[in-house]
Amino acid sequence: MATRWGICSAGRISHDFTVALKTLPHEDHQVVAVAARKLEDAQEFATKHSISRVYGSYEELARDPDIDVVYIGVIHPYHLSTCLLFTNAKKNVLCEKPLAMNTKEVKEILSSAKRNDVFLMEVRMEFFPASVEIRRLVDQGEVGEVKMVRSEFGVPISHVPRSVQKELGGGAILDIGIYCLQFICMVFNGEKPESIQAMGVCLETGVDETVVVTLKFSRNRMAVFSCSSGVKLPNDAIIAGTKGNIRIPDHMWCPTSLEVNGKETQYPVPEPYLPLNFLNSTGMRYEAEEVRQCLLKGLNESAVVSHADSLLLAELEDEIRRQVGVVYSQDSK
Ligand SMILES: NC(=O)C1=CN([C@@H]2O[C@H](COP(=O)(O)OP(=O)(O)OC[C@H]3O[C@@H](n4cnc5c(N)ncnc54)[C@H](OP(=O)(O)O)[C@@H]3O)[C@@H](O)[C@H]2O)C=CC1
Ligand SMILES: O=C(O)[C@H](O)[C@H](O)[C@H](O)CO
Repeated sequence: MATRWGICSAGRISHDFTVALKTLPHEDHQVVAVAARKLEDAQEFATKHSISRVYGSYEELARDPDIDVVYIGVIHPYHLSTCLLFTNAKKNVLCEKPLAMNTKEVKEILSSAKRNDVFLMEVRMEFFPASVEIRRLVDQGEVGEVKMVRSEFGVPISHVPRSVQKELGGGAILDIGIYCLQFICMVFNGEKPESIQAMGVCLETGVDETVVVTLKFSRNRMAVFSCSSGVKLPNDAIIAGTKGNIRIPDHMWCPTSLEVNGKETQYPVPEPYLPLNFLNSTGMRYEAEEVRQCLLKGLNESAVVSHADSLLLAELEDEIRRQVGVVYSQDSK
Protein backbone atom coordinates (compact mmCIF):
# COMPACT_ATOMS: atom_id res chain seq x y z
CA MET A 1 0.00 0.00 0.00
CA ALA A 2 1.48 3.36 -1.05
CA THR A 3 1.91 6.20 1.43
CA ARG A 4 -0.65 8.82 0.40
CA TRP A 5 0.61 12.41 0.74
CA GLY A 6 -1.36 15.65 1.01
CA ILE A 7 0.53 18.85 0.26
CA CYS A 8 -0.30 21.92 2.37
CA SER A 9 0.40 25.06 0.31
CA ALA A 10 1.20 25.58 -3.33
CA GLY A 11 4.46 27.39 -2.67
CA ARG A 12 8.04 27.02 -3.75
CA ILE A 13 9.26 24.29 -1.44
CA SER A 14 5.95 22.42 -1.79
CA HIS A 15 6.73 22.27 -5.49
CA ASP A 16 10.22 20.94 -4.82
CA PHE A 17 9.04 18.38 -2.28
CA THR A 18 6.41 17.10 -4.73
CA VAL A 19 9.10 16.73 -7.39
CA ALA A 20 11.22 14.86 -4.83
CA LEU A 21 8.33 12.48 -4.05
CA LYS A 22 7.93 11.72 -7.76
CA THR A 23 11.50 10.36 -7.82
CA LEU A 24 10.34 7.56 -5.47
CA PRO A 25 8.53 4.38 -6.61
CA HIS A 26 4.84 5.12 -7.33
CA GLU A 27 3.87 1.98 -5.46
CA ASP A 28 5.46 3.48 -2.31
CA HIS A 29 4.55 7.20 -2.44
CA GLN A 30 1.61 8.96 -4.08
CA VAL A 31 0.67 12.65 -3.91
CA VAL A 32 -3.11 12.49 -3.76
CA ALA A 33 -4.10 16.03 -2.76
CA VAL A 34 -2.95 19.62 -2.56
CA ALA A 35 -4.50 22.50 -0.62
CA ALA A 36 -3.83 26.21 -0.90
CA ARG A 37 -5.44 29.35 0.47
CA LYS A 38 -6.73 30.06 -3.04
CA LEU A 39 -8.36 27.25 -5.01
CA GLU A 40 -6.86 28.52 -8.24
CA ASP A 41 -3.34 28.20 -6.80
CA ALA A 42 -4.05 24.64 -5.74
CA GLN A 43 -5.52 23.87 -9.16
CA GLU A 44 -2.48 25.27 -10.97
CA PHE A 45 -0.20 23.26 -8.67
CA ALA A 46 -2.28 20.11 -9.19
CA THR A 47 -2.18 20.49 -12.96
CA LYS A 48 1.59 20.89 -12.92
CA HIS A 49 2.04 17.79 -10.74
CA SER A 50 -0.93 15.65 -11.92
CA ILE A 51 -2.60 15.61 -8.49
CA SER A 52 -6.23 14.42 -8.46
CA ARG A 53 -7.66 16.15 -5.37
CA VAL A 54 -7.61 19.94 -5.07
CA TYR A 55 -8.69 22.04 -2.09
CA GLY A 56 -9.06 25.80 -1.59
CA SER A 57 -8.48 25.53 2.14
CA TYR A 58 -6.22 23.59 4.51
CA GLU A 59 -9.29 22.59 6.51
CA GLU A 60 -10.65 20.60 3.55
CA LEU A 61 -7.36 18.73 3.30
CA ALA A 62 -7.52 18.03 7.04
CA ARG A 63 -10.95 16.41 6.50
CA ASP A 64 -9.81 14.16 3.64
CA PRO A 65 -9.90 10.59 5.02
CA ASP A 66 -7.64 9.21 2.30
CA ILE A 67 -4.47 11.07 3.35
CA ASP A 68 -1.81 9.22 5.35
CA VAL A 69 0.54 12.17 5.93
CA VAL A 70 0.54 15.90 5.25
CA TYR A 71 3.62 17.80 4.11
CA ILE A 72 3.44 21.38 5.43
CA GLY A 73 5.18 23.87 3.15
CA VAL A 74 3.76 27.18 4.38
CA ILE A 75 6.05 29.94 5.69
CA HIS A 76 7.28 29.71 9.28
CA PRO A 77 4.63 31.87 11.03
CA TYR A 78 1.94 29.43 9.90
CA HIS A 79 3.70 26.21 10.94
CA LEU A 80 2.04 26.27 14.37
CA SER A 81 -1.53 26.75 13.13
CA THR A 82 -1.21 24.19 10.35
CA CYS A 83 0.55 21.61 12.53
CA LEU A 84 -2.25 21.97 15.08
CA LEU A 85 -4.92 21.79 12.37
CA PHE A 86 -3.61 18.54 10.92
CA THR A 87 -2.56 16.79 14.16
CA ASN A 88 -5.95 17.57 15.68
CA ALA A 89 -7.48 16.04 12.54
CA LYS A 90 -5.46 12.88 13.35
CA LYS A 91 -3.18 13.41 10.37
CA ASN A 92 0.51 12.48 10.40
CA VAL A 93 2.74 15.47 9.61
CA LEU A 94 6.07 16.29 8.02
CA CYS A 95 6.55 20.04 8.63
CA GLU A 96 9.08 22.31 7.04
CA LYS A 97 11.88 23.93 9.00
CA PRO A 98 11.87 25.64 11.36
CA LEU A 99 9.21 23.53 13.05
CA ALA A 100 7.90 26.76 14.58
CA MET A 101 8.85 30.31 15.52
CA ASN A 102 10.04 29.49 19.04
CA THR A 103 10.28 26.82 21.74
CA LYS A 104 6.83 27.58 23.12
CA GLU A 105 5.23 26.90 19.72
CA VAL A 106 7.32 23.75 19.21
CA LYS A 107 6.20 22.40 22.58
CA GLU A 108 2.58 23.08 21.63
CA ILE A 109 3.01 21.20 18.36
CA LEU A 110 4.76 18.23 19.95
CA SER A 111 2.16 17.90 22.67
CA SER A 112 -0.63 18.03 20.07
CA ALA A 113 1.04 15.23 18.07
CA LYS A 114 1.38 13.19 21.26
CA ARG A 115 -2.19 13.89 22.39
CA ASN A 116 -3.53 12.87 18.99
CA ASP A 117 -1.21 9.87 18.72
CA VAL A 118 0.11 10.86 15.28
CA PHE A 119 3.54 10.94 13.65
CA LEU A 120 5.29 14.29 13.37
CA MET A 121 8.74 15.26 12.10
CA GLU A 122 10.53 18.47 11.20
CA VAL A 123 12.29 18.63 7.82
CA ARG A 124 16.03 18.18 8.45
CA MET A 125 19.23 17.47 6.50
CA GLU A 126 20.06 14.17 8.22
CA PHE A 127 18.65 12.01 5.43
CA PHE A 128 20.76 13.13 2.48
CA PRO A 129 23.08 10.22 1.53
CA ALA A 130 26.10 12.41 2.34
CA SER A 131 24.63 13.15 5.79
CA VAL A 132 24.04 9.44 6.38
CA GLU A 133 27.72 8.82 5.58
CA ILE A 134 28.81 11.65 7.90
CA ARG A 135 26.79 10.06 10.72
CA ARG A 136 28.38 6.67 9.97
CA LEU A 137 31.93 8.04 9.89
CA VAL A 138 31.47 9.95 13.15
CA ASP A 139 29.68 7.10 14.93
CA GLN A 140 32.41 4.64 13.92
CA GLY A 141 35.21 6.98 14.99
CA GLU A 142 36.72 7.13 11.49
CA VAL A 143 38.23 10.58 12.26
CA GLY A 144 38.81 9.91 15.95
CA GLU A 145 37.04 11.98 18.58
CA VAL A 146 35.42 15.01 17.00
CA LYS A 147 36.75 18.12 18.79
CA MET A 148 35.67 20.93 16.44
CA VAL A 149 32.87 21.57 13.97
CA ARG A 150 32.66 24.59 11.72
CA SER A 151 29.81 25.50 9.35
CA GLU A 152 28.45 28.45 7.41
CA PHE A 153 25.49 29.35 5.23
CA GLY A 154 25.34 32.76 3.57
CA VAL A 155 23.22 33.71 0.58
CA PRO A 156 22.19 37.22 -0.53
CA ILE A 157 18.42 36.91 -0.12
CA SER A 158 17.41 40.38 1.02
CA HIS A 159 15.10 40.42 -2.01
CA VAL A 160 13.07 37.49 -0.60
CA PRO A 161 10.26 39.04 1.52
CA ARG A 162 9.88 36.07 3.85
CA SER A 163 13.63 36.12 4.56
CA VAL A 164 13.71 39.74 5.77
CA GLN A 165 10.21 40.79 6.90
CA LYS A 166 9.50 40.05 10.56
CA GLU A 167 5.80 39.33 10.08
CA LEU A 168 6.70 36.72 7.46
CA GLY A 169 9.17 35.02 9.79
CA GLY A 170 12.26 36.77 8.42
CA GLY A 171 15.69 36.33 9.94
CA ALA A 172 18.85 34.41 9.07
CA ILE A 173 18.82 32.10 12.08
CA LEU A 174 15.38 30.58 11.45
CA ASP A 175 15.82 30.51 7.68
CA ILE A 176 19.40 29.42 7.01
CA GLY A 177 21.40 29.40 10.25
CA ILE A 178 19.10 26.56 11.32
CA TYR A 179 20.96 24.28 8.88
CA CYS A 180 24.28 25.02 10.54
CA LEU A 181 22.67 24.24 13.89
CA GLN A 182 21.16 21.03 12.52
CA PHE A 183 24.59 20.03 11.22
CA ILE A 184 26.29 20.68 14.56
CA CYS A 185 23.56 18.86 16.50
CA MET A 186 23.78 15.95 14.05
CA VAL A 187 27.55 15.62 14.53
CA PHE A 188 27.30 15.91 18.32
CA ASN A 189 24.39 13.47 18.35
CA GLY A 190 21.79 15.83 19.75
CA GLU A 191 23.83 16.78 22.84
CA LYS A 192 22.91 20.06 24.48
CA PRO A 193 25.87 22.49 24.49
CA GLU A 194 27.29 23.63 27.87
CA SER A 195 27.37 27.23 26.66
CA ILE A 196 26.56 29.30 23.59
CA GLN A 197 27.68 32.78 22.54
CA ALA A 198 26.09 34.69 19.68
CA MET A 199 26.72 38.02 18.08
CA GLY A 200 24.86 39.47 15.15
CA VAL A 201 23.65 42.44 13.19
CA CYS A 202 20.05 43.16 12.33
CA LEU A 203 18.20 44.79 9.46
CA GLU A 204 15.93 47.79 9.89
CA THR A 205 13.06 45.30 9.86
CA GLY A 206 14.31 44.03 13.23
CA VAL A 207 15.38 40.59 12.03
CA ASP A 208 18.92 39.20 12.08
CA GLU A 209 20.92 39.55 8.88
CA THR A 210 24.27 38.11 9.92
CA VAL A 211 25.01 36.02 13.01
CA VAL A 212 28.16 34.34 14.33
CA VAL A 213 27.74 31.68 17.01
CA THR A 214 30.16 29.71 19.19
CA LEU A 215 29.03 26.62 21.08
CA LYS A 216 30.98 24.72 23.76
CA PHE A 217 30.18 21.07 24.40
CA SER A 218 31.31 18.62 27.05
CA ARG A 219 34.85 17.18 26.91
CA ASN A 220 36.25 20.50 25.53
CA ARG A 221 34.52 20.11 22.17
CA MET A 222 33.64 23.26 20.23
CA ALA A 223 31.53 24.37 17.29
CA VAL A 224 31.25 27.64 15.43
CA PHE A 225 28.98 28.77 12.64
CA SER A 226 28.04 31.89 10.74
CA CYS A 227 25.00 32.67 8.67
CA SER A 228 23.99 35.65 6.60
CA SER A 229 21.10 36.68 4.40
CA GLY A 230 23.23 39.58 3.14
CA VAL A 231 26.28 37.98 1.54
CA LYS A 232 27.35 34.74 -0.14
CA LEU A 233 29.71 32.70 2.01
CA PRO A 234 31.74 29.64 0.91
CA ASN A 235 28.99 27.54 2.53
CA ASP A 236 31.28 24.65 3.39
CA ALA A 237 31.60 22.80 6.68
CA ILE A 238 34.28 20.79 8.48
CA ILE A 239 34.29 18.14 11.16
CA ALA A 240 37.73 17.98 12.78
CA GLY A 241 38.64 14.91 14.82
CA THR A 242 41.74 13.65 16.60
CA LYS A 243 42.50 11.27 13.69
CA GLY A 244 41.41 13.28 10.67
CA ASN A 245 38.62 15.39 9.24
CA ILE A 246 35.51 15.40 7.09
CA ARG A 247 34.82 18.37 4.86
CA ILE A 248 31.60 19.27 3.05
CA PRO A 249 33.00 21.43 0.24
CA ASP A 250 29.86 23.35 -0.71
CA HIS A 251 26.15 23.86 0.05
CA MET A 252 26.54 22.11 3.40
CA TRP A 253 22.73 22.24 3.94
CA CYS A 254 22.04 19.88 1.04
CA PRO A 255 25.36 18.00 0.72
CA THR A 256 26.23 15.88 -2.32
CA SER A 257 29.96 15.32 -1.76
CA LEU A 258 32.38 14.73 1.12
CA GLU A 259 36.14 14.99 1.52
CA VAL A 260 37.35 12.51 4.12
CA ASN A 261 40.99 13.21 4.94
CA GLY A 262 41.30 14.84 1.54
CA LYS A 263 39.63 12.04 -0.46
CA GLU A 264 36.47 13.28 -2.19
CA THR A 265 33.43 11.09 -2.78
CA GLN A 266 30.20 12.11 -4.52
CA TYR A 267 26.75 11.39 -3.06
CA PRO A 268 24.43 12.60 -5.82
CA VAL A 269 20.69 13.12 -5.52
CA PRO A 270 18.28 12.33 -8.39
CA GLU A 271 17.67 14.70 -11.27
CA PRO A 272 14.27 16.47 -11.03
CA TYR A 273 11.56 15.98 -13.67
CA LEU A 274 10.73 19.69 -13.35
CA PRO A 275 13.00 22.68 -12.56
CA LEU A 276 13.46 23.19 -8.81
CA ASN A 277 13.22 26.36 -6.75
CA PHE A 278 15.99 25.31 -4.39
CA LEU A 279 19.27 23.45 -4.78
CA ASN A 280 19.25 19.63 -4.53
CA SER A 281 15.65 19.51 -3.26
CA THR A 282 15.18 16.01 -4.68
CA GLY A 283 17.32 15.05 -1.66
CA MET A 284 14.14 15.42 0.38
CA ARG A 285 13.02 12.05 -1.06
CA TYR A 286 15.11 10.30 1.57
CA GLU A 287 13.28 12.00 4.41
CA ALA A 288 9.97 11.13 2.75
CA GLU A 289 11.03 7.48 2.74
CA GLU A 290 11.95 7.74 6.43
CA VAL A 291 8.41 8.98 7.07
CA ARG A 292 6.99 6.01 5.16
CA GLN A 293 9.09 3.53 7.10
CA CYS A 294 8.09 5.11 10.41
CA LEU A 295 4.39 4.95 9.48
CA LEU A 296 4.72 1.31 8.40
CA LYS A 297 6.22 0.53 11.83
CA GLY A 298 3.53 2.49 13.66
CA LEU A 299 6.05 5.01 15.02
CA ASN A 300 5.06 8.56 16.00
CA GLU A 301 8.56 9.94 15.65
CA SER A 302 11.78 9.12 13.84
CA ALA A 303 14.78 7.86 15.83
CA VAL A 304 17.01 9.85 13.47
CA VAL A 305 15.24 13.19 13.92
CA SER A 306 13.32 12.91 17.17
CA HIS A 307 10.99 15.35 18.88
CA ALA A 308 13.77 16.00 21.39
CA ASP A 309 16.02 17.02 18.47
CA SER A 310 13.44 19.56 17.28
CA LEU A 311 13.00 20.87 20.80
CA LEU A 312 16.76 21.33 21.27
CA LEU A 313 17.00 23.14 17.92
CA ALA A 314 14.22 25.53 18.95
CA GLU A 315 15.85 26.18 22.33
CA LEU A 316 19.16 27.01 20.64
CA GLU A 317 17.41 29.27 18.12
CA ASP A 318 15.63 31.08 20.96
CA GLU A 319 18.87 31.60 22.91
CA ILE A 320 20.71 32.90 19.85
CA ARG A 321 17.86 35.29 19.06
CA ARG A 322 17.84 36.44 22.71
CA GLN A 323 21.55 37.24 22.58
CA VAL A 324 21.28 38.97 19.20
CA GLY A 325 18.12 40.85 20.17
CA VAL A 326 15.53 39.51 17.75
CA VAL A 327 11.99 39.29 19.13
CA TYR A 328 8.97 38.06 17.16
CA SER A 329 5.33 38.79 18.01
CA GLN A 330 4.99 35.06 18.68
CA ASP A 331 7.43 35.40 21.61
CA SER A 332 4.97 37.42 23.66
CA LYS A 333 1.83 35.32 23.09
N1 LIG B 1 13.71 22.21 3.21
C1 LIG B 1 14.19 23.09 2.37
O1 LIG B 1 15.13 22.84 1.63
C2 LIG B 1 13.53 24.43 2.30
C3 LIG B 1 12.62 24.79 3.25
N2 LIG B 1 11.97 25.99 3.18
C4 LIG B 1 10.96 26.31 4.21
O2 LIG B 1 9.68 26.14 3.62
C5 LIG B 1 8.77 27.17 4.04
C6 LIG B 1 8.19 27.85 2.81
O3 LIG B 1 9.22 28.45 2.10
P1 LIG B 1 8.93 28.88 0.56
O4 LIG B 1 8.34 27.73 -0.15
O5 LIG B 1 10.13 29.53 0.03
O6 LIG B 1 7.78 29.97 0.81
P2 LIG B 1 6.76 30.67 -0.23
O7 LIG B 1 7.05 32.11 -0.21
O8 LIG B 1 6.75 29.91 -1.51
O9 LIG B 1 5.36 30.46 0.56
C7 LIG B 1 4.93 29.15 0.83
C8 LIG B 1 3.44 29.21 1.10
O10 LIG B 1 3.20 29.87 2.33
C9 LIG B 1 1.94 30.54 2.25
N3 LIG B 1 2.16 31.97 2.47
C10 LIG B 1 3.12 32.72 1.91
N4 LIG B 1 2.99 34.01 2.30
C11 LIG B 1 1.94 34.05 3.14
C12 LIG B 1 1.30 35.08 3.89
N5 LIG B 1 1.77 36.34 3.86
N6 LIG B 1 0.22 34.77 4.63
C13 LIG B 1 -0.23 33.50 4.67
N7 LIG B 1 0.33 32.46 3.98
C14 LIG B 1 1.40 32.76 3.23
C15 LIG B 1 1.38 30.33 0.86
O11 LIG B 1 0.52 29.21 0.91
P3 LIG B 1 -0.68 29.01 -0.16
O12 LIG B 1 -0.04 28.39 -1.35
O13 LIG B 1 -1.65 28.12 0.53
O14 LIG B 1 -1.24 30.37 -0.45
C16 LIG B 1 2.66 30.01 0.07
O15 LIG B 1 2.46 29.27 -1.08
C17 LIG B 1 9.57 28.08 4.95
O16 LIG B 1 9.21 27.78 6.29
C18 LIG B 1 11.03 27.72 4.70
O17 LIG B 1 11.80 27.74 5.89
C19 LIG B 1 12.20 26.87 2.14
C20 LIG B 1 13.15 26.56 1.19
C21 LIG B 1 13.92 25.34 1.22
O1 LIG C 1 15.58 26.47 3.60
C1 LIG C 1 16.22 27.06 2.74
O2 LIG C 1 17.01 26.53 1.93
C2 LIG C 1 16.09 28.55 2.71
O3 LIG C 1 14.80 28.92 3.14
C3 LIG C 1 16.27 29.10 1.31
O4 LIG C 1 17.21 28.42 0.61
C4 LIG C 1 16.73 30.54 1.41
O5 LIG C 1 15.73 31.26 2.04
C5 LIG C 1 17.02 31.09 0.05
O6 LIG C 1 15.81 31.25 -0.64
